Amino acid sequence: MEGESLHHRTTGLPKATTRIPPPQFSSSVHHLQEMNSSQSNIRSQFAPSSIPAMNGVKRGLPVPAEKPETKRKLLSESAGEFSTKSTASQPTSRNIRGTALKDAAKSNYSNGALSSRHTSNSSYSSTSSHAYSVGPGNRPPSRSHISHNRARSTTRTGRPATSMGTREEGQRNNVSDIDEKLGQMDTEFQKVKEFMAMTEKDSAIAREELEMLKKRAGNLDDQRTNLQAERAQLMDRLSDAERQVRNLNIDIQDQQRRHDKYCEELIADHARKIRAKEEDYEREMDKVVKLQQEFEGKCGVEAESRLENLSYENKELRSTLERQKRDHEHDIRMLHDDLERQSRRIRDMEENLKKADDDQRALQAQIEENLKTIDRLRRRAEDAEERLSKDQGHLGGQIKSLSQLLDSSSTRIQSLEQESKAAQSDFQRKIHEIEAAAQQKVDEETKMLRDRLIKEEERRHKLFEQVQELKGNIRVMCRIKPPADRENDALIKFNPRVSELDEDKIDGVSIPTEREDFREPGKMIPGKPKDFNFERVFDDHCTNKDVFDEISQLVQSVMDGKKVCIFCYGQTGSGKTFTMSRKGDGIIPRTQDMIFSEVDRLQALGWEYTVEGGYLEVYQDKLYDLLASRNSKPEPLSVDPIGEELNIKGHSFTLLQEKKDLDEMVQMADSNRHTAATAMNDRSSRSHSILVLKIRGVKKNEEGEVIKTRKGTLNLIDLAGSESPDKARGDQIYKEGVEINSSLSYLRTVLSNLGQGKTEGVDFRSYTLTQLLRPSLGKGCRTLMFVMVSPLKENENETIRSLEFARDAQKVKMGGNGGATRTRK
Ligand SMILES: Nc1ncnc2c1ncn2[C@@H]1O[C@H](COP(=O)(O)OP(=O)(O)OP(=O)(O)O)[C@@H](O)[C@H]1O
Repeated sequence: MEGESLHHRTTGLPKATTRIPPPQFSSSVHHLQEMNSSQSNIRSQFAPSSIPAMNGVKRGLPVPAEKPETKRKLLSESAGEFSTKSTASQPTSRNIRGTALKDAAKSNYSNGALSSRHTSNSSYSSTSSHAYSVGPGNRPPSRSHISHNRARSTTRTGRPATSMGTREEGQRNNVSDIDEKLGQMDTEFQKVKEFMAMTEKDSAIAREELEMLKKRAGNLDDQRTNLQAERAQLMDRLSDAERQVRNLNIDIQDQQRRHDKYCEELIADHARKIRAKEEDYEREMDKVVKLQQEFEGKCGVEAESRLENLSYENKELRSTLERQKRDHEHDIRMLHDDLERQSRRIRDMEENLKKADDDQRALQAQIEENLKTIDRLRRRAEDAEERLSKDQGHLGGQIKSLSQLLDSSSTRIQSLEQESKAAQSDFQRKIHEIEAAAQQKVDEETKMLRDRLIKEEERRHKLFEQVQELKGNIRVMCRIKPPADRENDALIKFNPRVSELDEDKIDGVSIPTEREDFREPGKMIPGKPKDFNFERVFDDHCTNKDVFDEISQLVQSVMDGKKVCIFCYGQTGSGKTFTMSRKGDGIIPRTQDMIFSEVDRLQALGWEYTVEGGYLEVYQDKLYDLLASRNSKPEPLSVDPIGEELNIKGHSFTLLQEKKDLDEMVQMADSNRHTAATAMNDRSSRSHSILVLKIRGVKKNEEGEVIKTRKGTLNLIDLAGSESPDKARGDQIYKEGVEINSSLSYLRTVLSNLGQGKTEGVDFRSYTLTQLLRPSLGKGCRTLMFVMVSPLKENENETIRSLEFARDAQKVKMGGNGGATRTRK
């Protein structure tokens, strides 16, 4: 069951289980079931069992107007795109949130519409009491009060068994049924609250997702703007490059034209010059031919001289011509050089042109590349734009669906809140009604139980009185101290006798004796064993708890207004203090616990108790207050010899409001006693210590008038060691021993007189101890004497003396009011 509820918590869904509401709360439970059924429907829209596994965020988004198959396809496609984009930038948490959203959305999809949430009949009993809101703090105080009383009553021990227990049990069962139902309602309301918290969480996730998608849309917008800016930059660069190419082409063409023109001009000039030279040469040659012809015509000296002249001229002309030819060749060479230079320049220019062509081609290629890039970028931009618009479409769709989902979630939350509020107030009302009814019932039952309890208490009181009277007013029990060394100590043979009434208990011992055989003096033969029968004998295996269990009824009777004395009598070291005062364990500490828990228990039955206490010591027949300061020498006190109550002149009892006060009082007395013991050589063994508790109970009616009172007194007395005075131990100790013995022997006389029914005329005044105990030893008072004995053979005489003392004290008159006398042997 624990595991199941855990599972529900992790999936955010209640698991339907069946629970049958208890009949007396059928109307409220029916209401719970109605509400839980509707909640169950709401939750079933989110049921993971109806959601196929999905990977992307978008897959889960509802597409309202399309068929499921188409929707699923579109969603899965878009989920693919979106998840590719989103996985890089979105962390895993987005997917987690997306899944929650997806689940929610898918749940919507699988259920059709939100309006269908009230149509499911799925059982919802496991959460059928979600709306209960009353916590433990709102429980009616009387229930805890009652349970407190019950708890307290169970701690009591040894009370007589009655038929009341069975009927009380039935009533308790009813009360606990109501408690259980209220508890169930609490649990169920807690579950409704959990469910609401879960729905709010879902809606918060949806809102978060919406925010994220909006952010994503903003990012895509930014990306688009960046791409557009990049594209514009690239277009600018492209047009710059085109412009440069155009200018470069124009430059190249200009240069080409200029170069061609220059070459043409150079060649034409050169040709013109060559033609002019050739014409000059032809003209000179014509002159030579004419002169040759003239010479040949004239043929004389003159002709010869003329010829010589002409030869000379001809030489001159030749050398001129040669020179001219050289010049001309030089010019031609120069022209050639020039031509070469020009050719080189042209080549350079051609190279430049080629380079420019290459550059142009590279530029062209770059332009083409750029164009391609631009194209690509354009396409990318277009793609991005397209995607963006698609995304915008999707996002729009998503945002729309999310908004719708958010709206519907908000509406649902609102309606759930309203429903919850209504249910809560309804449940509050119902719980108030149930509480009021339960309270009334509890009150009635409490009153009835209380009345019955009071009657039972009175019956118990009477029966208890009868039992106590049957047991006798002076009761004696014996306790045998365990030996310190069981193996090696020489021990008294006690020969225990098992009680006829209870086989687990011992109520007598038989100590074997020896006597001298009168026929053969000096020879010891078995004598008549000394038999001692008491109400109970605690052997050396018994504990302080066993002791208190046996006597707790006497403490109880103090609460009933009885006067009770419990003595511990015995020789020094026999275990009186161990039995009476051992810390946390002895009769005194256990009595403290019991009294204050009884005060609480009886308060529930209308009793108000006050407890007063005093701790006194009788040393050398003088009374001292053990609570008085030990800074100065304590002054002896004197007991008021008359009156039914114990009054000590100049001494007042301390009001003990709680157990702690009694603890402190006992501690203080112990410490003072210890101080005195150290100062006065173990005085504690030679003084009687008495814890007096005065317990007053008052019962009032509804008008506040006192209708009953109880006045009980409990004396818990640790008597001084009872051994015979021993002169060998010194005068002081001998004197103390005599004094102790006298007072104890007088106590025995008093007890013996009381035991014989002599309630009148018993003189208590002779000793302080009996004076002190007088108010608690009269008619109707109860006295219990513990006789503590040593198990050691060496103490046998003291042990037998103590047992004989106790046997004498035990001779009681039954009933204490003049009834039949019973003497125990
Ligand atoms: N039932 C017991 N079980 C174990 N030890 C015990 C028991 N009774 C007494 N003792 C031990 O014996 C010793 C003496 O006991 P205790 O002081 O009670 O004797 P007493 O009778 O009070 O002596 P006194 O008269 O000197 O006060 C203590 O050490 C105590 O612890």
